Amino acid sequence: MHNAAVTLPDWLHRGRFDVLMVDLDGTLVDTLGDFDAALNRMLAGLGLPGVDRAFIERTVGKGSEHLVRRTLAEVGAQESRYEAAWTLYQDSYAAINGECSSVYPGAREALAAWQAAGFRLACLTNKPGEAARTLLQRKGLDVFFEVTFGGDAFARKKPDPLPLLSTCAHLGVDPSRALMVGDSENDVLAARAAGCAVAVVPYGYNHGQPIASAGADWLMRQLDRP
Ligand SMILES: O=C(O)COP(=O)(O)O
Ligand SMILES: [Mg+2]
Repeated sequence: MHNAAVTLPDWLHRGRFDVLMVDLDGTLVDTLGDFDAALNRMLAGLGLPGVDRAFIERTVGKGSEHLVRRTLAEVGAQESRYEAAWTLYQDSYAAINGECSSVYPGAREALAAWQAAGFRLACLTNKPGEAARTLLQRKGLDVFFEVTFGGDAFARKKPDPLPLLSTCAHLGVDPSRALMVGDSENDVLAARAAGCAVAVVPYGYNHGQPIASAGADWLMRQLDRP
């Protein structure tokens, strides 16, 4: 792929990092529309009122189970409805995955440039693995990744460091040679605790808070622009 227009920032070079672990929702793909469609389809199926995008935007980030639990609480539903809601949500999400979402400007170009520069790429997301792999494939982004680990791959999700440490172990690299690229404090906290550097984009989902104050090492304007 032609990627001459992408300038890698000074801090992003092979001398410092071997592996880039890249977040999915809010970093590579704007999936708010998919979450909106799937959650509201789930709520309708349960005979419950809908939720709006502002709620979804500030709630996405800690995995789908958390999102479904918080959504039930938001509409005043009993916790006992969780199991039925979870099954319905997964079916609803699978039915629309990728239809209401779009790849962010510069994301594809950046992945191509990073791959061409010799970085090994892992997609590391709190989204369930099957949904993540399907979405990457539907958006033509799967070709860039050596491996994709979802939120169900390990015992704990970001902001716990376990997914990052496990990804580094899987790839046989020291965490100090890996950079996390994400959009939320979950990525920053996980990276800090794992001993990885972290860069963030400002346009994703960070629980309604500005990501600039989350303590990342670098703030990028978008993935292909430092
Ligand atoms: O599914 C989520 O909760 C967030 O997913 P992400 O880790 O790719 O941002
Ligand atoms: Mg994210």
